[in-house]
Amino acid sequence: MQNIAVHEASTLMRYISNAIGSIRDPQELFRTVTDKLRLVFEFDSAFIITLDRDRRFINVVFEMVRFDLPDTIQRKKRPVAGSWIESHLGDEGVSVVAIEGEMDRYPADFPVPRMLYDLGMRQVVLSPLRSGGKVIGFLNFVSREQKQWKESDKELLSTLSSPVAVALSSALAYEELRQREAQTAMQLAVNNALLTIKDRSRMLLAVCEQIDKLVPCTFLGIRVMDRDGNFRIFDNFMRETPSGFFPVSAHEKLDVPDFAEMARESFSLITSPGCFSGEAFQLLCDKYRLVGLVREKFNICSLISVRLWDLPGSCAGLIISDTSRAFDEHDQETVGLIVPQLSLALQNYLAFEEIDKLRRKLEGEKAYLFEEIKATHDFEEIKGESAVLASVLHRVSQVAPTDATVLIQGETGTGKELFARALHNLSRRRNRMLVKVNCAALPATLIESELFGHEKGSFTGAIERRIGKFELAEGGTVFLDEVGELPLELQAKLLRVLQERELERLGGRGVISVDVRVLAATNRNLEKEVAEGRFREDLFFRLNVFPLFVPPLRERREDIPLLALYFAAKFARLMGKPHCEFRESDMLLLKAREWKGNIRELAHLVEQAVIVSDGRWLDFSTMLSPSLAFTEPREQGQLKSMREFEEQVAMMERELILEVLSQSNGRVSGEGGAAEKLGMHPKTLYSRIEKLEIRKRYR
Ligand SMILES: Nc1ncnc2c1ncn2[C@@H]1O[C@H](COP(=O)(O)OP(=O)(O)OP(=O)(O)O)[C@@H](O)[C@H]1O
Repeated sequence: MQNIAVHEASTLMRYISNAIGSIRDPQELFRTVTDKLRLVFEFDSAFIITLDRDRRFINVVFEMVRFDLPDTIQRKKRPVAGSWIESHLGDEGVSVVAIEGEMDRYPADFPVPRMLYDLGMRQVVLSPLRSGGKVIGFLNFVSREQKQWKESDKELLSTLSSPVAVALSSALAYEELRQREAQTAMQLAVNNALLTIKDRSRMLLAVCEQIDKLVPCTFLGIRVMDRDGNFRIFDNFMRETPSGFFPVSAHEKLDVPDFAEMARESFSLITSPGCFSGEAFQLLCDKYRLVGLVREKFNICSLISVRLWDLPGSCAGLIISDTSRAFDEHDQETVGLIVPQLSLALQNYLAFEEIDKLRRKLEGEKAYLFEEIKATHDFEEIKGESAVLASVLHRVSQVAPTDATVLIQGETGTGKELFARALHNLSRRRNRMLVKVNCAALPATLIESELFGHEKGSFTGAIERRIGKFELAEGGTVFLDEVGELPLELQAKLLRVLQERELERLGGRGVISVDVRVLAATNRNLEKEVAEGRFREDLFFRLNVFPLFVPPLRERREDIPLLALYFAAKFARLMGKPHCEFRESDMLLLKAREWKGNIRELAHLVEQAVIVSDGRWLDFSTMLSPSLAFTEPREQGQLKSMREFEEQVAMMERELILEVLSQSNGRVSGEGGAAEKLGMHPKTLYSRIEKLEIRKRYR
């Protein structure tokens, strides 16, 4: 070692301090300082190593390039044995050691001493660098020869090391700051991608590119698995060009027969401890076929796996691997920074996906039901040509285009529902739903929830939130069938909807406004119900804005033939049977019947006839006996006793036979004869003629 004068040492000290104050770039500063130190000390190369805060890792930060250190050992954190640290920190001064002796004291995966030795270096001098009383690293001189270091040399090196320590500590602080800034920038960029990009693959690709900026990698995989073992997301991105990542199908890339099993294996990686490199990575390759396979196929040498979440419904994780370098704790920590927002974004994404799926399903179901309802009722137009029906239809056409509430009254089976549908179909609401509520079909306890909906848990059995018919009909029409049956306590709530167009769900806290038109129907006499206190008067007036009376069938008998023919054709078509004709005698009987069940009864009767008939004529023989027919109500005034009914039947039958006989010029049997026309056997006709005393002269 050279001996230098004290004043030279202080000049050097000043020089180094000035350099530290003026040179910004740490590498350049280190080169300048070591060039000056070379004037005083003999060494072949110099480098600095730093210790992390808890002294578990060392990092080669700057080296004097006399020889090239391979890339893999540069600027890399490496674990270091506690005993090594202790031995060099013990005397707190400069230590001069033979490299040969050092080699065994380093862990196997810290190859620096071995490499130095292989490069011909034999001695290393370590000068501790202190900041705030703590050793933060070492300035190291290495030499080919073992040189003698006097105590004064060691003292000088120790003194000159302190400005180096100051520079190192500020360089490290600066480096840490820069890293934090880069991490924050990455977090922001990832957040931005997660918030703004809707397409999942593009969103994850952007995340992948951001991670790659701080933790260079060649592969990134995201997995989300249901509890039943199905993958909801299995996305992979690979670096395919130096500049970019691309989504890849791992199946194609790996081309293994049991890919599902492999995929599951990749998931168990995520549940294993996070970071694998070095020996641990080798162990992992032995444990998981998948890791061994990708290592061989893609030459990966390191892997980080992070669990994103682990919830009762699903779990998820992220895998990152690289082919050129081993990840360290710092990389793992950086990847960990984006876990919270990535998890949240993916969970939101999946929730939205689920909601969207349900929405599309509901829309599909709604459209289907809508079409089905339209299809079912399309062919059921209101049939009839009577003047009384025409006047009701005229009223329908007047009120339909308005939003007025209509109260449709009429006996059972007169077609009130058909009129309600006609009112809806002729209104501006025709493209929205017509929602029917049968007020008589539900128990009082359920009608409220049926009409207005309920919140989850609002009553026993309300396991899910459900919207009511009024909300379902939004923009359309609600048809309250059998409104006369509505319990009194619900009548008040219905009144509120009619007045305010607002409702509250059962157990709900907010008021919901609805835009619906209300149509109501009843076969009760509502005015009588009001008088007897069973129906609220105010509700009656609200419903009865526009009354519509549907006449009973007996008041429009002239429509019976048309309706009967219509139903016969309809049921024959539905049953795939040939079309049969009506005998005129049967038609007369149909026209004369009382029809308490109105059009519904007529439809059922014709349906039965279509079922039992086989041949040219519809067979009403079991259904239309005189005793069953002609039960015209007494208050209608014409019929007084059973005898009278029978007389009337005989009279009508007589008229019919006479009519047909006159058409066939008095001929009973044979082609074109009356028997053929009436669809009867000639013998039967003869006996009827006899019984009805139709004399020859009339024929
Ligand atoms: N004018 C008509 N033309 C064709 N079919 C009709 C006519 N009127 C009613 N119908 C049919 O008669 C049956 C009964 O009609 P609807 O159910 O509308 O009667 P309603 O008055 O609502 O009965 P209720 O009071 O018992 O509910 C239905 O099948 C309907 O399609």
